[in-house]
Amino acid sequence: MPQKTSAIKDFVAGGFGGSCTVVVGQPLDTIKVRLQTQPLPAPGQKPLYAGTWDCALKTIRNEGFFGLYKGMAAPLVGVTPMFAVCFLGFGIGKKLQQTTPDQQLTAVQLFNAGMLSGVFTTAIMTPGERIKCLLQVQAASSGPKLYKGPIDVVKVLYREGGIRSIYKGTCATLLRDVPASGMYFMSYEWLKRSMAPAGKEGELSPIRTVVAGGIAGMLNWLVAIGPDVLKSRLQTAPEGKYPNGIRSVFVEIMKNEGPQALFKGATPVMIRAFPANAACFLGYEVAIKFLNMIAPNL
Ligand SMILES: CC(=O)O[C@H](CC(=O)[O-])C[N+](C)(C)C
Repeated sequence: MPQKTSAIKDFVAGGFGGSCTVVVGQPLDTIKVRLQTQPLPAPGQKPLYAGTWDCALKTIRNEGFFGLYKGMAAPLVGVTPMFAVCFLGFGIGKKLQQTTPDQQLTAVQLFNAGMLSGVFTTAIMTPGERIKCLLQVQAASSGPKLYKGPIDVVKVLYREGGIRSIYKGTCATLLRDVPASGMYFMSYEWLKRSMAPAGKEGELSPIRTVVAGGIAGMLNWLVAIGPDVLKSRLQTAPEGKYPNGIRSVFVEIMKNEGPQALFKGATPVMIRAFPANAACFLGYEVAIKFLNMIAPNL
């Protein structure tokens, strides 16, 4: 029988799953943002990074292994509550569509619940991504350092453009995360269900969780990668560069680089997606099991 969900448990376990995601996925996230935002080379010049491997090697050579963990404080502080809200939103989305607490939802209903979770997370995701991307890009540039750390980014952005500047990229984040979250939760639940032997759907299986979580993470990014490139460019651009937001970014990319640029960073994204999201769902399921054990009636 499916486990009855509780908003508090979803929130706490989701937060724990989120911190597992950051620890496992941060190095490849740094490489992704650096590849997506590296300056276009002058004619006849080589790009700063030839690809994923080259970017990893150059980062480790110039900044040490922990260069790959640059900007991790912001995601840890931001991603943990973001995933807490994400799993809470998914739980609420499921409850809104259930007529009885243990009713099994269809794939479309799971997709809808996932999309609701994407709307919930945008309030935390947008500033978190803005801070993270600015720090990741600054660490890669040889120019003057504008920000000392995440708090300083918030102070500088607030001084220059108020809350509006901190929330730059909200539409791009919604465009990325609403459909991607639908895909994420629908595929996870569906895969977990279809891999479970009959009658054992509610049992925790680390292998099934890792496989379903990893594949769900990759499917999430298959939907999210294009809007993610637009979002990273917009959030790291100087003020006023894109007067019409993501529409201006899109037009510029099509004109100068072509549609293939919308897949920039896809290799590190996909390499990261499996382990990071396997860790997330495993962390979530273990935490839920633990919470059910210590507080069965919560
Ligand atoms: C963009 C993002 O954070 O995607 C999450 C998966 C990941 O790889 O971090 C999924 N979700 C948007 C549902 C939080």
